[in-house]
Amino acid sequence: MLTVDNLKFSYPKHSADVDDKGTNTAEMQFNLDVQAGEILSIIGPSGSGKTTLLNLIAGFNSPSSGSIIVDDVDITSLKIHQRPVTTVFQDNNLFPHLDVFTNVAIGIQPSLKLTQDEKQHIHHALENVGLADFHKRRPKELSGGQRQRIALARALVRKQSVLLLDEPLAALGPAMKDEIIDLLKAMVEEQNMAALLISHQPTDAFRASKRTAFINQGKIHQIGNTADVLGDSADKVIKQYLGES
Ligand SMILES: Nc1ncnc2c1ncn2[C@@H]1O[C@H](COP(=O)(O)OP(=O)(O)OP(=O)(O)O)[C@@H](O)[C@H]1O
Repeated sequence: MLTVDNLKFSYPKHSADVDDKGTNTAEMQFNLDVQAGEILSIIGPSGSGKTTLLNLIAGFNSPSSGSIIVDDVDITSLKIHQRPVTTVFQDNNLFPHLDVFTNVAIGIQPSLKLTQDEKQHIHHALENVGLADFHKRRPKELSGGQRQRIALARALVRKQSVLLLDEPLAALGPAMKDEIIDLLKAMVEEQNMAALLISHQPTDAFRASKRTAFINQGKIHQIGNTADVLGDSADKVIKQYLGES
């Protein structure tokens, strides 16, 4: 389970946004929790702080105060590589010169000196994402959806408690998206991970998540049942984002 408790992040304002009082820093503040086995969707306008939230959890950004707790352990001051966290990005970050098997292997053993168990584990992960027969291919010989599935396999073998997904669906068509979301849900449940999924499409949140957090201007504007947050009863701010006001 992941708990983000009163996590604050200060950053320099753009010069155009500096107010009359001359305040030149802005602050974000986040509170949320994600259960093991749950995907919490993160939705919100461009620049609202979605990626910053993920960067704070992964350790790419440092908070000014607050804490990040994973499975009862405070990880707030741990280094990036010490955190029980895996991140999957939109552009999947596969190495173009390495085959699929090696791209996944790097997730568990960057030196690539693999034990027999680890090799089996990688084959199992490739089976799980339906790409067992593709292990010798290079990323350029795969479709966008297949590449994204390889990135998920690499995340899967790392067996970390927290999975951060920064718009991994953005480049996929509707059918492929649904397929990847269903795969993600199965993975997250099987491995009991706490996952955060950034998306710009409310339909993705409805398919992926029982709960959704709407972020606005560096704060959690609303968190709750996806249908309550993004459905007919959504408030004015969210409706405006959804283009319905
Ligand atoms: N380290 C930093 N230094 C300065 N400004 C930062 C830093 N990190 C984030 N910001 C600012 O925080 C704001 C939110 O950025 P962020 O990337 O989190 O938005 P987002 O909601 O993910 O947007 P998008 O949907 O466009 O990806 C932006 O104004 C950005 O410039």
